Amino acid sequence: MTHVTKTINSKLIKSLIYRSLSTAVPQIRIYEVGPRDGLQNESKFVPTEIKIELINKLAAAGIKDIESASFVSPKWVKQMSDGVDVMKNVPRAPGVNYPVLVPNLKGYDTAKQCNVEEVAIFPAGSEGFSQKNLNCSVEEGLKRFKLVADQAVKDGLRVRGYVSCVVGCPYDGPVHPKGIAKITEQLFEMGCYEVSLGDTIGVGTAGSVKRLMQEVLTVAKPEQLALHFHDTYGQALSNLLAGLEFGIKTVDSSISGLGGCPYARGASGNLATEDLVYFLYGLGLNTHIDLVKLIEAGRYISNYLGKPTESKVNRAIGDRFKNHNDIAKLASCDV
Ligand SMILES: CC(C)(COP(=O)([O-])OP(=O)([O-])OC[C@H]1O[C@@H](n2cnc3c(N)ncnc32)[C@H](O)[C@@H]1OP(=O)([O-])[O-])[C@@H](O)C(=O)NCCC(=O)NCCSC(=O)C[C@@](C)(O)CC(=O)[O-]
Repeated sequence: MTHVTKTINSKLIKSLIYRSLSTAVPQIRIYEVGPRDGLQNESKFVPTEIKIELINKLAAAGIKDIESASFVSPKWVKQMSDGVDVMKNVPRAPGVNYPVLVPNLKGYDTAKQCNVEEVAIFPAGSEGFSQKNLNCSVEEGLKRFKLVADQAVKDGLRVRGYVSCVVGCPYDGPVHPKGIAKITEQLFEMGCYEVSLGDTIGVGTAGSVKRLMQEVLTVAKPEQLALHFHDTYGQALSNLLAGLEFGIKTVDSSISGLGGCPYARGASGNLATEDLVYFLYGLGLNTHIDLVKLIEAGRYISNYLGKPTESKVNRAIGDRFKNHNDIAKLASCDV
C-alpha cells in the first residue's frame, strides 16, 4: 500500500468515526428477512407454527418490516411451501409490514389471495445466478417481474425490488456495478418503491461496496436503496458502514444470522439482526428495537433448529442482561 493510499484510508476512517460519534448518521430502518431468506436454506422443514411464532417474536421486539414467506415454486424451495398457511394465520400487528417474495404471476396471485400489502421481486445481477435461481436469463426474468410489478401497482400493492449477486456471482465471478445500476433503474421504472442490493454470496468488501454505491447512486437516491449483506467472509458490518457513508437508510438482516440461498453455492447467513441493532446503538442510533426480545427471538429459532446462533452479539450477551437499556449502554460505551 502506498503512503498516499494509507493517508486517504486513515482520513476516511477518522471521518467515519467522527460521523459515527456525531449525529450525522440517519435513523436506520431494519427490514428483517429471517423468516424467508433465513429459513429458505434450512434442509429440515420448519413447521408453520414455528415460523409464525418467530414472526410474532420479531414483531414483539419492535421490527416493523418482516419478510415472512415466499410464493415460489415448491419444487424449487420446499421449505417455503407453507407460505399460504403462514400468511393466512400470522396475526398482523398494527404498524408492521409483512411482505412476501414472488417470482412470477402465479406467486403474485397467491400473495393477493393472502391479502398481502407488499410483494418483493428479485431479478439476478448475473446470468449464471439467474439461470440457477429462476431458470431464465436476466432479461427474461426482468420481463416476468415487470408483469408482476404492473399487476401489483394496478392493485395498489407496494413493490420492493431485489437485485441479487450485486458484487459477485458463484457461477460468473465478479459482477460489474454498471450492470447492477441498469437493473436497479429498470426496477424503479417498473414502480418499485425501494431496491435492495443483495450481496448474495457475501464476497463484498468496503471497497467493492463503495464502487457499487458510486454507480448505483447515479440512478437512485440513497433513501430509495436498501443493503442486503450475507456475512460469508465476515465483511457485512464493514460493508454496511461503507454503505451508510452514502446515506443509506434501510438495511436487511436476518435473525440469528440465518440465511443463504439454495441456488447460490457458498452463500452463508445474512448479517444477524442482533449484531446490526447492537452496531446501530454503537453509532448512537435508537432503532426502537428491544434487543433483549430480539435475542430471545434468535434463541427461539436457533434452539428449534438445534444449532448455535450465528449472531456474535447473541452469543456474547448470553444471560448477562435482562434489560434492553443496559445492552444499549454497553453498545454505546455509555457507562
Ligand atoms: C421462477 C421459477 C418458478 C421457475 O421455475 P420453472 O421450473 O422454470 O417454472 P415452471 O413455470 O415450469 O413451473 C414449474 C412448476 O412449478 C410450479 N410453479 C411455478 N411458479 C410457481 C409459484 N410461484 N408458486 C407455486 N408453484 C409454482 C408450476 O406450476 C409447475 O408445477 P407443475 O406443473 O410441474 O406441477 C423457479 O425457478 C423458482 O421458484 N425460483 C425461485 C427460487 C428461490 O426462491 N430462490 C431463493 C430466493 S432468491 C434469494 O434468496 C436472493 C435474495 C432475494 O434473497 C437476495 C440476496 O440474498 O442477495
